[in-house]
Amino acid sequence: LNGTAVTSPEANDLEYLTPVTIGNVTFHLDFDTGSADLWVYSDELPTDEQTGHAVYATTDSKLLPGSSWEILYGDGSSAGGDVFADTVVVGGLTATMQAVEAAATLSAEFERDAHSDGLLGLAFSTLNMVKPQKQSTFFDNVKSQLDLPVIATSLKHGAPGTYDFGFIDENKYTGPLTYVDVDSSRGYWTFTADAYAFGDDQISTSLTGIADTGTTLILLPSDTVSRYYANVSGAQDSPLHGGYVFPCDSKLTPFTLVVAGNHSVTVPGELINYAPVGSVSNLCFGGIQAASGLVDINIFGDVFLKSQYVVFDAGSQGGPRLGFANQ
Ligand SMILES: O=C(CN1CCCCC1)Nc1ccc2c(c1)OCO2
Repeated sequence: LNGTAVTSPEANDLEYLTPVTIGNVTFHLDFDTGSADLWVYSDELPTDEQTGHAVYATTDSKLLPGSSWEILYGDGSSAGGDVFADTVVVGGLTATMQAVEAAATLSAEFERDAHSDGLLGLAFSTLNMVKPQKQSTFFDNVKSQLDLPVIATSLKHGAPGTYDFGFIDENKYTGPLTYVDVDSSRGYWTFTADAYAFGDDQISTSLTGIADTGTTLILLPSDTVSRYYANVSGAQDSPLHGGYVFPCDSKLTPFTLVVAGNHSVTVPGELINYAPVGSVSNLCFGGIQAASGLVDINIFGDVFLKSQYVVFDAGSQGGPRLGFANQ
């Protein structure tokens, strides 16, 4: 059995939410290949933090005795609580004994998010934050039901896309799929590009980072980022806006990763114009920004992933790998 779930962008493609049924309640979760915990807003939160969200009724649920979770994300946001076992359905696929992590505390970033009802982690289960015993991700729990141990993402700019589980949909991409090996030793979908390019200007330096559906932008080393915006007239690193901004009518340089020898994976300039900074200014915020935060890795987030049909292959032909094709 395979499955497909439709995922829909919030405003400015800030995050993509996908319906997930837990018990008999449907939650809209942020599928995150950068983490490995499935957590939901719950009745253990202060009532005001539950308002407007689907809420997990812990009183009707099967507690995992003695288990708890606490997670800190790269952007500094955090959440925590206790753990239940429940039936979780995504795109027609069912995991009967899925660890569902009920949020009892949320950081301000999540309190401000009026749309997401929680997260569904799709990184490797070694990254799961449940103690005393790590729990498996939804993908690991349904993997044996799938034709192939793969998740394929089709995220789009300003339009619904899909998560395919167990199969690769040839109708969703053009040209060949180019595969690159993944180093899953730190629990992420980590890969290395042999080189990269800003437009026609190739830089023969390798770039290692993670394919992360849970991060909005492309986050790179600050010197690389300043080199990119040197090509964009009127661009400036604005402390006021928290990163590089430029006139909204700027023509942005494409960003290309060179992988698997000589295959180019290109993000068109249009996708690197992330969004206007506000309603009165003609400044736009860049889709490539410096990876400040708590993590010291490069992050190929949604701005990167939107240009591609991406196959997160956990080992259909040996080790884990990522496949890229234009969509
Ligand atoms: O933390 C995340 C992704 N995270 C996914 C779950 C919801 C909250 C955001 N991304 C991220 C990771 C490193 C960063 C960063 C953002 O900003 C600076 O460094």
